[in-house]
Amino acid sequence: MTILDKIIAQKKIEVERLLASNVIFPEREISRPSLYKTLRKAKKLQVISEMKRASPSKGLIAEGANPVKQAIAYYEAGAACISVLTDNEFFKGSFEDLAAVADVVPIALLCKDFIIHPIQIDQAKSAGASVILLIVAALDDQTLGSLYTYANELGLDVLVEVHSVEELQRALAIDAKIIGVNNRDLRTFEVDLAQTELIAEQFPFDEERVFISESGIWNPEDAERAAKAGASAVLVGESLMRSDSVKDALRALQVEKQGIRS
Ligand SMILES: O=C(O)c1ccccc1NCC(=O)[C@H](O)[C@H](O)COP(=O)(O)O
Repeated sequence: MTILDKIIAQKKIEVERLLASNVIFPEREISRPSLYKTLRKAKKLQVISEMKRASPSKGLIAEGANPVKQAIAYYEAGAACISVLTDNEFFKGSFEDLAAVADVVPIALLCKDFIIHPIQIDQAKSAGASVILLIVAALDDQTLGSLYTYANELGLDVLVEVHSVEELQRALAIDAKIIGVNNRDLRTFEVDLAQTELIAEQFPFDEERVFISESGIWNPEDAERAAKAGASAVLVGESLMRSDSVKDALRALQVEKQGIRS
């Protein structure tokens, strides 16, 4: 059983609990800039910065991190979006973290979780997210399509995550507008920025779609590499969580977009 299988098994239990609790998530008015529009119009590579206490591949990263302080530091440094890991079992995050961040920053806010059921989308929206993540590797085509449609109907942006060309084709089949390549193989934990370059070769850079590179971004050279491949943004967790100066580290990643793909 891979770690992704284990996480999905845990999510099924959480979904059952949520459904059984008959909870009705309160409506929360979202007035945040659209991540999609922000990325389309940006002249420089944008940073989606992540609140990440721990991970299956690295264990503890920043156990005592305060999500509010971290989010304010990201916002003040010019992040385009803040990603909050809400999974508790494997990442030591929570929906309380997401709601706390929602209360203090006005930019796009990504609920970073392993979504397999619409009730998790309701929960994400209720906690203040304006963007949700759908991981192609974790979903069959029908569920992927219906969750994507449901999130759009609620007015949420959707980051559709792929790790292979085959998964890219599945993301394009649902007409996903924001597609992220995770440089980390969620089954083996291997991280390789070449994955972004490989998938960029097959990516339809057009007026409609934005391309994001996720994971394993540590320095401006990595950011340059993502930008050269055509990325509009990088999603960065561990390196920013470990940084002594979030401001300097984040700003150094905001390199010029490059080439005909930008
Ligand atoms: O980070 C992990 O170990 C991990 C393991 C299994 C599933 C997902 C995992 N991470 C989620 C992410 O995609 C990253 O948190 C995100 O892209 C930031 O990555 P990084 O900058 O390398 O911390």
